[in-house]
Amino acid sequence: MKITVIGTGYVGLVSGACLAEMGNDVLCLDLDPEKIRILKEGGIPIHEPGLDAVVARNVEAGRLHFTTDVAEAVRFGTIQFIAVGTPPDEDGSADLQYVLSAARNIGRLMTDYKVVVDKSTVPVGTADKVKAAIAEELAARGLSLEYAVVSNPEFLKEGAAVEDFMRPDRIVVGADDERAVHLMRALYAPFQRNRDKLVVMDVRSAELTKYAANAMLATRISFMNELALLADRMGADIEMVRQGIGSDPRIGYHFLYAGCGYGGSCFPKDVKALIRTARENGQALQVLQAVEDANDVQKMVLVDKIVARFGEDLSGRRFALWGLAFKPNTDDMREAPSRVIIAELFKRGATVTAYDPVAMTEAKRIFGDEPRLAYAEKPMDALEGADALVIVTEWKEFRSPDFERIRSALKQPVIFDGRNLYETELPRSFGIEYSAIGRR
Ligand SMILES: NC(=O)C1=CN([C@@H]2O[C@H](COP(=O)(O)OP(=O)(O)OC[C@H]3O[C@@H](n4cnc5c(N)ncnc54)[C@H](O)[C@@H]3O)[C@@H](O)[C@H]2O)C=CC1
Ligand SMILES: O=C(O)[C@H]1O[C@H](OP(=O)(O)OP(=O)(O)OC[C@H]2O[C@@H](n3ccc(=O)[nH]c3=O)[C@H](O)[C@@H]2O)[C@H](O)[C@@H](O)[C@@H]1O
Repeated sequence: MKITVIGTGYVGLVSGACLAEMGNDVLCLDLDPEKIRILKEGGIPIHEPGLDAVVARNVEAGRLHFTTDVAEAVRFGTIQFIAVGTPPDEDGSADLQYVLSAARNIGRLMTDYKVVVDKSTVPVGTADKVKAAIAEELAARGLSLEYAVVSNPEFLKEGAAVEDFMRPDRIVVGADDERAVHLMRALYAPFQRNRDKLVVMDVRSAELTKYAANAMLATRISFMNELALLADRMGADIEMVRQGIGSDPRIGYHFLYAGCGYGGSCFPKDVKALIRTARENGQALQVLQAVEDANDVQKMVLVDKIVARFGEDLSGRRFALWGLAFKPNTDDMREAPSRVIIAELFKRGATVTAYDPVAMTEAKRIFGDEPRLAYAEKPMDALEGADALVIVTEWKEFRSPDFERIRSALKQPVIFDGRNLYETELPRSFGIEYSAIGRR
């Protein structure tokens, strides 16, 4: 099939490459000439394990192309995936300007039947707005061409995006148009290995399903984070509690890890946007509001522990910080807890030496030439002469460090672990003060 992907960001690039891998002809459009230049020269503008190989293979096979030419992109695909960003507006609602501008471009330039697929995460009712935007543009041209608007939200996780796309738990398709459903079924047929992964529903339910999934996952995390705070006070161990409840199949083990708060480009933004949509429609989502509030508290937990140990005034102190990305296997720092922690440490007069295996370039872009933030080439280099180690992201390479070296490198042998990486007795057996989240 001929597919255009509009927006060659995280989701657009992964979707485009994986759909090409399934034998489709894919043209990826982005308005950012720099991104398209990198891709045309054989580079990858994001860090995502395994993606470079899929992109290279399909470019080589002549199935995957990149362009900044909107007219060419609209002409190309019968299926037009909209995968542009939907960042939070000032009031927390999803900013639809990029989605609607992509839709207008389609209406302005299309000459035959198109299935327009909303892959971006968009509030309930957006498909209707996309439909109306295209209709307006067609009317302005005096045309009445046929088209359908479909909702096909994406559930991939950064760091495991290719695997998630190629082996999805489910594919949600919201459509009110039979011809479009047939096309989407055919498109996703190669993904239906053992059982039917396609869940077809009406458009509004599909739009809400995406937010429901992210909101449910965020709820689990905030719930465990609050219990971890309680465990800290009561001398219980949240890791034991996790194992104790996760064994119940109705609860399950996934997404029950307490930590220093959820970040990333999606949970924070989607939780906010769903709360906003609900409020606009006269329905309070009290549970979800609490999920968000609890996460704001959680991003401060490590700072609170540091202050409790070293005092409110941290001037003259330097902290080693392991992990800048919002989670491992990505260089993405959007809404990363590290950003809050670094800012709060600065506020109290401290400086920071950070290490991250892939996100330091991104950190330099964000923090510029901030003199209070230094970078280390290796994890152990960050520790020399620092007052304590703060662990913010659970990169694999932090999991079994040389504790003896940590103890001797630090001025005070203290670890604040925001990701519960170690059996608590282990660092302690090396004479290190070890403070984690909800651990005994
Ligand atoms: N990043 C993730 O892991 C996931 C993101 N999503 C959703 O997918 C959507 C996209 O997210 P990301 O890929 O992270 O965004 P991104 O910010 O990485 O990429 C968006 C791209 O769209 C381009 N763009 C904007 N307007 C355009 C237009 N009119 N025509 C062509 N290109 C245009 C931008 O230049 C940018 O490269 C969002 O709604 C997000 O919530 C859904 C699942 C996972
Ligand atoms: O809509 C989206 O964009 C995506 O959002 C999340 O994916 P992602 O943001 O890439 O990362 P996650 O693995 O979900 O982690 C999000 C945050 O939650 C934190 N987390 C996760 C799991 C856990 O048990 N505890 C916890 O604190 C992570 O550290 C991270 O900061 C969802 O998992 C995807 O299904 C969804 O498609």
